[in-house]
Amino acid sequence: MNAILIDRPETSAQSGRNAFIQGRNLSKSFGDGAVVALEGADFEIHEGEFISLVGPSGCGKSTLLRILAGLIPKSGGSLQVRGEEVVKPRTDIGMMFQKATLLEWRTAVENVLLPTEMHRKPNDHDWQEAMDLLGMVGLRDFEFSFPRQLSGGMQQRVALARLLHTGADILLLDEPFGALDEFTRERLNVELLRVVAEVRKTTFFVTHNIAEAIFLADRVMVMTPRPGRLAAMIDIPLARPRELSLQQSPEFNALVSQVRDVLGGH
Ligand SMILES: Nc1ncnc2c1ncn2[C@@H]1O[C@H](COP(=O)(O)OP(=O)(O)OP(=O)(O)O)[C@@H](O)[C@H]1O
Repeated sequence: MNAILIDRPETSAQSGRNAFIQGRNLSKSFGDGAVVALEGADFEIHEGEFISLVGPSGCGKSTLLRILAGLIPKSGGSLQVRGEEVVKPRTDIGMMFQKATLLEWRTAVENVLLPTEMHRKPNDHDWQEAMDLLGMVGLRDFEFSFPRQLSGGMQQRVALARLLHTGADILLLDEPFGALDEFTRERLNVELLRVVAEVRKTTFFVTHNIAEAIFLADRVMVMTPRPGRLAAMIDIPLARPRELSLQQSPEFNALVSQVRDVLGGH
């Protein structure tokens, strides 16, 4: 097995690339230490990487994302983005959840423009960009539809366009397609690959689905059951662009076994 054990994390010096996001002995507990959600996490993420995060329910995946987003404080260790400790929400980090949380009374494009409107009145350029982003996520001709006129998958596409419109270049996706049926989910994964290749953002993608994790990622971060520790960082050396048929290949199945072995070993 060629998983890199996190006990001996790869360093920037070894990889020859600067760490864009770096966790060192990162931990989080809730309720005065009664629940240890994350323990001793060491990792380095490079700019533009797509990282999938897998692990059993309750192992601390969302907790890690919420610390990274600056939504909750860590309990110990260090977490740096671009060399700065994360202590509050950053404008270069955006998050997307299982529910699209669109405003029902606003059209798709008006929902995409919402983050801009928090700061200022959107101008023609903002409108054009929002329209273009909806086109990019496959919603051309639905720009003026209301959420109730869109399927669950289409609503998540709007949420993705809204996230991209914020200009954040670190995307935290917490099971974004988890509530959708398998067919829609597979299609959206292919679309996500295409969009991410186009916008080249650093992405964290939380999922319970091992095949999905591998299909999308440059590396898969595998977490152990509570208290969540990072068990392995597995390289996914599959060429891009990737098609769904890749999932039938022996090399893909070997990677699935590799992730399963790590998960099963804890
Ligand atoms: N605000 C909180 N207060 C107390 N405990 C919490 C809080 N948030 C999370 N936890 C606990 O921390 C642990 C990790 O939770 P987290 O939501 O990060 O797991 P997860 O891996 O994302 O789970 P799932 O896959 O089910 O979404 C769990 O035991 C959870 O109960």
